[in-house]
Amino acid sequence: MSTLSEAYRDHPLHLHQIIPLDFDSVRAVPDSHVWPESGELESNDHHWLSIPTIDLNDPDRAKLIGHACETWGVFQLTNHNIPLNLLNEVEFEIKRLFSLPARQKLKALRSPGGAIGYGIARISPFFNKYMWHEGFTIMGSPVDHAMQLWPNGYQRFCDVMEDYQKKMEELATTLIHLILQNISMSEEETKWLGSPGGSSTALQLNSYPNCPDPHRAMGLAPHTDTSLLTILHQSTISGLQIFKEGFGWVLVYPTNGALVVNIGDLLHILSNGRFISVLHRVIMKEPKQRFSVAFFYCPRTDFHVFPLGLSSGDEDDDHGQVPLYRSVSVAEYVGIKSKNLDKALSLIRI
Ligand SMILES: O=C(O)CCC(=O)C(=O)O
Ligand SMILES: [Fe+2]
Repeated sequence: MSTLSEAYRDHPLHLHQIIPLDFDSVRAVPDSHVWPESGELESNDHHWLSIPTIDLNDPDRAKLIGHACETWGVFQLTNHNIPLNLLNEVEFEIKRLFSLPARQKLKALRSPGGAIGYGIARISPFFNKYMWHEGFTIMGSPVDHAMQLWPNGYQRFCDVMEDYQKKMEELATTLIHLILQNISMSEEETKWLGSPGGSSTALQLNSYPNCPDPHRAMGLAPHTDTSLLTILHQSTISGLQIFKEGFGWVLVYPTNGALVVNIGDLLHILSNGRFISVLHRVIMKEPKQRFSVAFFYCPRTDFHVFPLGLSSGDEDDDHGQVPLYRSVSVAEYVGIKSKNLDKALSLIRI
């Protein structure tokens, strides 16, 4: 079976598309990182709107989640059973990683054809300005890179990240089952779910360093995630915004202990466009370093994604009876997205 890592290998980058700025050494935002339109970033923020919050213990959770996926493409999740001390440990390890000196972090630099390790956001080549961001991508055990970073102190980092990925995968499987209850499907169509080796996942650690001029910088440019769904833990510093059709950018307020769940392109395809693959970005809102950790959950890379639960009959409910997207393997879609970013969905539209 090919892996997500291999799916990225066909799209090598140049070093200037991988090495982040040494943020500690700059006193002003360099021209390469000034976003012309970012003066307006704050003003179109709808403070009175907020995304739904769903309690995983709510007896109506499947319906509530389905509705949130249809109307927002994102929600905050409480009572998710991820221990608070694990979230705190993850945050501690992220801080330990990103506070290393720049030359040390470069020892874990992502390779030009690789997917894992330290570097700038993968979406960077699509924008003519750089982002105020550095990231570290993990798929499975991060031990090889962690040994480069801390020759004598890598074990704790590895244990915490592996434990977190395991718990995230369980939670993601639970959520997908609940979400798919909203689409009528045959057993055959869902049997891949939760089966051993049935998924490919990645953990993305994000750091948005303290910025000398936050209003002129962009944390992470607007994008949708490729995943089926993404589970995000954000620190107490705000900055994440989602785009709500008809309103504009809406801030996702950090809520203590809650996780942010957002739909990605693959679930948008599976649901025949019913669930929103939500456009989101990170702005530099507070004069403090912000951290987040995103867990991306996808089916295995040779799995073919196509609209599910379409009935061939002539029922009254005509929602999505006609497939809007062609079948595409996860590996192929990762490739299309790597080359086309926001045009990727339209390229597989029938
Ligand atoms: O930092 C955040 O809040 C969002 C991160 C994100 O969108 C991503 O890693 O894809
Ligand atoms: Fe994202």
